[in-house]
Amino acid sequence: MAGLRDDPILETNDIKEEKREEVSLDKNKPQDKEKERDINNNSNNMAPPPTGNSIHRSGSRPQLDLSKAAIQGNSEERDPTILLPNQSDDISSHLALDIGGSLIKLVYFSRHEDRSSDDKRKKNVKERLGISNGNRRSYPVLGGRLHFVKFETHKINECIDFIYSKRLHRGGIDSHSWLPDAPANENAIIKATGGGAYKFADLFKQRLGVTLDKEDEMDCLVAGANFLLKAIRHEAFTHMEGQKEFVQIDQNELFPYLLVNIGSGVSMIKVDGEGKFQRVSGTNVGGGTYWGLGRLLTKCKSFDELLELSQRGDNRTIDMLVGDIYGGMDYSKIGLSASTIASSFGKAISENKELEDYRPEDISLSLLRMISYNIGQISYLNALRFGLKRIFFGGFFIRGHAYTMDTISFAVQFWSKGEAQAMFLRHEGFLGSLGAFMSYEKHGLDDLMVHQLVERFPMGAPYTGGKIHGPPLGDLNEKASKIVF
Ligand SMILES: Nc1ncnc2c1ncn2[C@@H]1O[C@H](COP(=O)(O)OP(=O)(O)O)[C@@H](O)[C@H]1O
Ligand SMILES: CC(C)(COP(=O)(O)O)[C@@H](O)C(=O)NCCC(=O)O
Repeated sequence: MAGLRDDPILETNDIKEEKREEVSLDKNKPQDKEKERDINNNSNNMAPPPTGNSIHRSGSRPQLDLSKAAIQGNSEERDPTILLPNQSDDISSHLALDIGGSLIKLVYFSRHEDRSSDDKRKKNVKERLGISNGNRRSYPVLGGRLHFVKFETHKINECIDFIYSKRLHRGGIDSHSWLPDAPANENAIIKATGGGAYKFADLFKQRLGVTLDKEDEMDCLVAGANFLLKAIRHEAFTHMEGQKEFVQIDQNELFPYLLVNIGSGVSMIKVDGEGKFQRVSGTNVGGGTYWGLGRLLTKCKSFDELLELSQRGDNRTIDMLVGDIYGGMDYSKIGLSASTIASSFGKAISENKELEDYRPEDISLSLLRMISYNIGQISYLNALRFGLKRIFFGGFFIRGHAYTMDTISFAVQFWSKGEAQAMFLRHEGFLGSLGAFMSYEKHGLDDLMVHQLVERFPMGAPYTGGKIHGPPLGDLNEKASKIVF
């Protein structure tokens, strides 16, 4: 499947690539050899202790400028970078983490995309300003971007190596704070959420010398979702029968909504406003269940392999369909067609077969449908409890996978008789880490609201085939504002 391969989890090789690009080590120099050893080290070796300040706050607060904030790349790209073309302040909060049961999600800010073009741009700016003193910070920051990266939680040391190689724990590669003569800071912090912020706090202290400043997971999920839904165009979309349509949301009509985060487990949160929410339900049958059971049943080596298998599967060999029970007929009186799954995995009990007699492809598909459908259905029931019409689904279980989204959408539509709508987010798995990033200054989104990214646009106006349907968008981004950090 093309899409899945486009978005690999960072592997050690990627980290080495980053090192080559950013740290420019000279292997012939002894001190650089040592640095390289540090970067390549495994869990037994520590990153060198810090000598700089990762989060430094000054009197005049640097600002994150969201005007013209936009997703970079085409509409199919996964975890796309968010461009901040008008960023002029050098924000110091460069990194936030969400350390979950399965995956670690990083959001970090950088000022540059590609070094060569950026160097030219900086040179021009310096020349314009008549600056030639070689000070790294003497030119204004022109543009920035938010990057999204993930690691498997059990590979936490690779994640720490990545942070170290990019100096993200010390304000980024261009920061003063990692220069050799920068003053040491014992109080360096990184905002972090998720259970791993507690579990791995000592490891971060030990290897990077930073303290994880813990933010509540639900607070962060909600803050991240609100940020994306308010500030980023082409973030939310529907997915039905293979058709993806972007939705532009009128901010005045955003609340209330149900946020369903499908991570290892599932949280369902009724969101009423900025910081106003209630976790109304959850289920332990989630992403961890699909990956865990799927791995046991199919012997797959990776989550993406399991997902790929499902694409070649036929669930009718395992699932008991209404037609299997009703002699090939629909049970139309209660609205069930012959092809509806009556009982997931139900055929496996009625046949004299062992696990080996089933195709892993079919098992994977059956499992995926069972879990996705179940989550869609529980979500709808919770939306019904509170009279909510819109359900946004996040979390990395979704993985931008068409079949998963179609199944969830189908369940919501079927049970709500078309009253409720399932929507998905392009930064699906990064809600928590974005929320943690925003939490460097809690009032950031209020500021965003005051300036209003208002787009008078009805819910559901779709964006298909490169054309906007409905009233013109106008210049949404011109109305975007700054979040203070
Ligand atoms: N590369 C991967 N490795 C493991 N799980 C993955 C991967 N990609 C997607 N997933 C799915 O994402 C789920 C974790 O989603 P996530 O939102 O990161 O939750 P958590 O915060 O619990 O780690 C896993 O349970 C699995 O279903
Ligand atoms: C405990 C959790 C909030 C942790 O979040 P996760 O790492 O799964 O993203 C989540 O797994 C969850 O909501 N589980 C469902 C528990 C329940 O309500 O039954």
